[in-house]
Amino acid sequence: MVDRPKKPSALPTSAGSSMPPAPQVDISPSSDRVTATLPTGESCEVLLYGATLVSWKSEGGQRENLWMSDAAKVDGSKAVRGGIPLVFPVFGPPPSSSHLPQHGFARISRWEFLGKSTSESDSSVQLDFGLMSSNLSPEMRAAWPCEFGVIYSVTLGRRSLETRVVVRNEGAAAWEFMWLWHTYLRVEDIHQTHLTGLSSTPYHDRVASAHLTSEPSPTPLTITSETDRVYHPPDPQSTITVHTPAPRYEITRENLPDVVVWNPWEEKAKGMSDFEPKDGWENMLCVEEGSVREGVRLEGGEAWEGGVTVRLVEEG
Ligand SMILES: O=P(O)(O)OC[C@H]1O[C@@H](O)[C@H](O)[C@@H](O)[C@@H]1O
Repeated sequence: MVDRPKKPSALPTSAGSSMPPAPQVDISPSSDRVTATLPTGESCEVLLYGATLVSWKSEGGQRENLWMSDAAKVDGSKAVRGGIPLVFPVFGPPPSSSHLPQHGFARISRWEFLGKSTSESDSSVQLDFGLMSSNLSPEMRAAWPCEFGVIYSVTLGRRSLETRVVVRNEGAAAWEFMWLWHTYLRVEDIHQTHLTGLSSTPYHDRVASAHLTSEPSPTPLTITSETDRVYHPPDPQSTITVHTPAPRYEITRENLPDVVVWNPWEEKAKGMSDFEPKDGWENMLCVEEGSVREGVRLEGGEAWEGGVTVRLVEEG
């Protein structure tokens, strides 16, 4: 098993009156999800199925920041349509010789909850999840017979959600993988939403042709039709800002060279059985951070780490 990036510390007790109230972490009675709530009301909820973040609430729990389809399957029968599914070890359709499903198996496998840790300095709470080769179904194991361990950490702050991943090759033979956070952001109105941080960046337009590299987008980038693009910003640390129009999400990346921007628009949403309401495309935008244009190669014993932080900033 891979080492956890941060070991859990004991949660502070409420015995001492000078102690600040501690974040609360609950496992649902059916053990299918973990919920973390800060004393100020902000919360996040992670399904063990896919380690899928299905809710992230800010503003004392008043504002939901992730879009979730009303018809999303959360019982493990299908990848969740909404929230933050995890894409690993392939992005999109796998090579024709492979039996892996679209976007890989991470989002359709049951992960283990490894524990929680808290920070008194900024009253955040971290949840850790793990997926290993031995957790896979026999079909997925046969489709990808590589020895691996993945640790996924979700840290909830007052106005931020930080997610990190460590992928380790636990075997002797080298293999390649892709990774992506398939983040469905909730936006007030797609027609008033724009992005900055991706202009001057050529992209692969997956609607027009998987192989076409288009001209850089104008500034700011608006979404006016079906959009499915893989951007490769020259600065892998650059901040992407999504103006919804209010609030705005500031997205910072670590070690993640690619950004996918996806909105199915009207016609495609109609054709997706798990996409409800049918006009929900007007209230969502997927801004997906990862490493998907080329596989990351890991020799036996090597590890790779990446991270995304989304911060909420009020416009004004
Ligand atoms: O329907 P899925 O498998 O969840 O994929 C949704 C979309 O995911 C995006 O990441 C891809 O770029 C799109 O091509 C794809 O349509």
